[in-house]
This record gives sequence, structure tokens and C-alpha cells, in this order.
Amino acid sequence: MRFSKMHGAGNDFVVLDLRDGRAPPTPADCARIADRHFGIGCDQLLTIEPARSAQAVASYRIWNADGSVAGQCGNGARCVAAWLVRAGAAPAQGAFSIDSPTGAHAVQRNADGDFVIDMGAPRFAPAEIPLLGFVQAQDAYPLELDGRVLAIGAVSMGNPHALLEVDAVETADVAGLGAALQRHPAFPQSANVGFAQVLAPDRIRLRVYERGAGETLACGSGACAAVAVLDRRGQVHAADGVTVELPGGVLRIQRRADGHLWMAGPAAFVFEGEWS
Ligand SMILES: N[C@H](CCC[C@H](N)C(=O)O)C(=O)O
Repeated sequence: MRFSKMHGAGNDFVVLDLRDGRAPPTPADCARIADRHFGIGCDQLLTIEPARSAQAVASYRIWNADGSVAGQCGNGARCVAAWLVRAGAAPAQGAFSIDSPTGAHAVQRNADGDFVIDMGAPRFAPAEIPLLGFVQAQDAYPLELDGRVLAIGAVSMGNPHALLEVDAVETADVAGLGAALQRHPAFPQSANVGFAQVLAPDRIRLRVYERGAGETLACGSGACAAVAVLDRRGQVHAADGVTVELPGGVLRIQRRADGHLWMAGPAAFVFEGEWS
């Protein structure tokens, strides 16, 4: 089966074209493809499939490296958009729409050639994250972890996110705290755990310990989640745009008048291949 290897700010993907209706790989196949020694290697596998909504040019689905299914992938959405343009299935400069597992997303192109994706409105209601043990949305939730009570932000971008503020991302215990929070009973569907350092109202640094993949070099929905939580706390001004510096690259997130977060960033092709 032919595949494309791509990345968005270092978050890397194997992309499969299933628009002919072929069945998607099983979770076990996804994990094998994602394996960086016995397979091709990627953080997530993306399948491109026929559109599910009338206005979209195609739809996509997302599997993490461990074979688990995800509801959203921001870096993956930009790579899907770039893939569709190169395949001639979407306009190179105009706007179009793609269907993610959790809804349709408008796609635009900015002057730098980056893809700009409408990632939708953040969902803060605990029931939508999901987050157990709380009813009302809060700026931070007191969660006990290893005998300490941490103030955790939580939000859904179509997938669950937790957020910890840190003084310096370099020294954050990303793997330790990330894995522990993913196992916390408050997150019944686990979570992508972001570690954010606020530099200014328009600039943050972020590392993300992703559900089903571990720490990645970038997480698009995680960048949106961090900006959403910090914006709600008044620590960044998302309406003016926030630059999110991740280990693999830079994303720009802006809240528009309708409350949706639009994410701009790169999408790169690395190579094409044949999966036997
Ligand atoms: N690990 C995520 C899916 C990939 C998200 C990330 N790669 C992005 O760019 O948003 C989850 O299980 O919800």
C-alpha cells in the first residue's frame, strides 16, 4: 500500500489514501506501521477518505502510534490539507473544507503558504472534555497527584487536553507528570498533557505529552488547548493571536469573533513509499 510520510512542525505522520473505500488498517496494523524500528515510524497515522459532509473535499481519521483512535489532530489536519492540494483534490490557494472525526473544518492559506485551519470552539464543560468529579467549567481543577494537589487546566478541542503551567518548559517533568495525569481517574479517556510557559500575552512555549504517542515535537490541538485555557484565565490575548513555540516548530493560534480558534502552521512532505 502506498503511503506519504509528512510532518507538521515535527509531529510526524504516515498518510494513507483510502478515498477508494478500502478498509482502514486495524489498530494492530497502525501500531506496527508507527513503530520506528519494525515499521515506517510516526506519531500518528492519518487516513484520507471520502467526505462525510456536503461541503468538504474529503474526510480524515486519526490513529495514535499505540493504535488508539483520536477525535482531532491539528498538525495532521494541515498535512491532510497539503496532501489534498498536491493530489489536485483541493484548490492550492482558495478556501476549502475537510471533515475530521469531530466535525468539518474550514481551511485557508496565508501569505507564508502555511495552512490555516478552523479548529472550532474550545469546549470547557467537564462533561465534554471529559473530566470526572466536576460539573462547572473552571479555569483550573485541583487534582491530587502523588500526594500533591496540582492546578490543572482542562479543555476539549475534539480530543481531551490537560494543561499545567510551568516556569520553564526545559525542566518540566513531561514524561513523569504527563503519564501520571493520563492515568488519573479524572480523565476517563486519558488526555494530551500540555506544559506551558507564558512568556507574554502573545507568546508561550509549550511541550505536550500526547495520548497514545508520548511527547511529540508539536501538538496542534494541544497548542489550541493551551491558548484556550490561558486565554480564559486572561494570561494571553487569543483574539490578538498567540505564537506557540514548540520543540519542533512554531504555530500561531487566533480566536476569531465566532469564538473559534484558527491555527496556522507548516505542513511538509518527507517521502513517499510502499508499505508491504
Ligand atoms: N494524541 C492525540 C491525537 C493527535 C493530536 C496531535 N498530534 C495534534 O496535532 O493535535 C489524541 O489522542 O487525542
